[in-house]
Amino acid sequence: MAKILIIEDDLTFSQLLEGFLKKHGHQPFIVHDVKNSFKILAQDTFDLLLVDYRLPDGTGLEVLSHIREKGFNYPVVIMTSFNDVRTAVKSIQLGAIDYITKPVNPDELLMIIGGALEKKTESGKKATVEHADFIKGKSTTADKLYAHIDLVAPTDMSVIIQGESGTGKEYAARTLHAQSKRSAKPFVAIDCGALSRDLAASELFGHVKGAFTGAVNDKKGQFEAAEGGTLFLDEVGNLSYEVQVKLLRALQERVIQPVGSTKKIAVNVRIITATNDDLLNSIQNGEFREDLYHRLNEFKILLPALRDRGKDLELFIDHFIRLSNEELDRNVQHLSAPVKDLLLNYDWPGNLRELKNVIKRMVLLTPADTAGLESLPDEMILAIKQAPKPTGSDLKAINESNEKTLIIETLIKVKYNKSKAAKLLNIDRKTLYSKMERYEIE
Ligand SMILES: Nc1ncnc2c1ncn2[C@@H]1O[C@H](COP(=O)(O)OP(=O)(O)OP(=O)(O)O)[C@@H](O)[C@H]1O
Repeated sequence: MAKILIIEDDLTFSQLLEGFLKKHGHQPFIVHDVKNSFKILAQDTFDLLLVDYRLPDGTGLEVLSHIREKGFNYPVVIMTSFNDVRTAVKSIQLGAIDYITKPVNPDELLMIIGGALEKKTESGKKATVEHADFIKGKSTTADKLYAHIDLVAPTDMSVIIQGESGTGKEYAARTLHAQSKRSAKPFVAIDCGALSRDLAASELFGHVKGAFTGAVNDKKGQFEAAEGGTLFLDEVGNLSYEVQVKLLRALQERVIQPVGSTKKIAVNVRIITATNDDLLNSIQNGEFREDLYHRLNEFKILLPALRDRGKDLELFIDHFIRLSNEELDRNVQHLSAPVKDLLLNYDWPGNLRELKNVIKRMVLLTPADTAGLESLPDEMILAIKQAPKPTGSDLKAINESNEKTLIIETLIKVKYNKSKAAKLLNIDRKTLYSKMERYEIE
């Protein structure tokens, strides 16, 4: 049983969720806005948070930031409408463990809750790379990527891994470590996006008893935990200026100083960092130190977005189907033509993470051996079908675009029942068919 805090302003939906979670043995609590979530978080502890992205007095990202500031270590799942997926992907950078798109599918929700609770109980992250779960890809982009990894892995150079969210930066960092001379020593991953500003220095460098309120004992930092091995700093752009200064010193002098201590401790740690932008804007704005940047950037590895990986996309689709079949005890062997078409044409803003989630959901919802369109999120279908809106004053083009969108939305609403769709649209079936043909709606 898990104590789950639901932060959701839709009353009906939150009650539905509450009932559903209770039925599955969990203990849910509901609040409807950001303000009250802060109150309850100050009073009680939870195993998991389900947070709506759009709330009446803010967004789920504010809840995430608050949790980080307060140093809570709760897994957070963001619930979002499909149209907000791009923004919700950001929530992952701020420390959310996953996101789920609305309308929420109950089986998918249980699967995500199970996964989130499992991750919570994992003691530390595993240092090894489980090869069966990962593939490299066969495109020229992939060849270049792994040539760079092979080249720099055995050295002690600091590496910056740059790529959009979900492109596999952490996996690349683990591979670098596994192929280095440090592989027998620890790989310690820290998500700087999830570190509270106040506690970041203590987390990295440790502290001595009495260094600040709450420091009741001496504590070793992650630098010492990674001694001899590799420290992976994910979302390094989120470190505060003060911590950046300390980090630079650790890199230059190879010593650290725990918070509140005058003692210097020698460290031997290789630093790998990850970022989703090139940090140059942050340097220009004075948010990231240029000297630190050069120190970290002895070598840069660029991870391509999934949409730029050409044929690899198909390999990843097959790979994730295989993994999900095993995990969920399913036997999906084929994709219907429209499903394949959709998966190959979608632009995957959440990259490998989004693909993995979509495929897992698809496999979960496919008891037979062929996955059909109904196993993909409706809104994904809509995102693909929506042609770019015509601009300017071409009234005919604008009307046609609106008409097409309305027809697709209605078809989705009635689960592709054309008689119902025609009725709702107030046209006869024949007219609907001819419009569908004209607008190439399958
Ligand atoms: N080469 C790969 N083969 C199979 N799965 C992969 C591969 N690379 C990444 N993944 C999967 O994709 C998901 C995202 O990977 P990862 O966490 O490494 O991305 P990231 O770029 O670090 O994300 P973020 O920017 O959000 O921190 C994970 O579930 C991971 O297991």
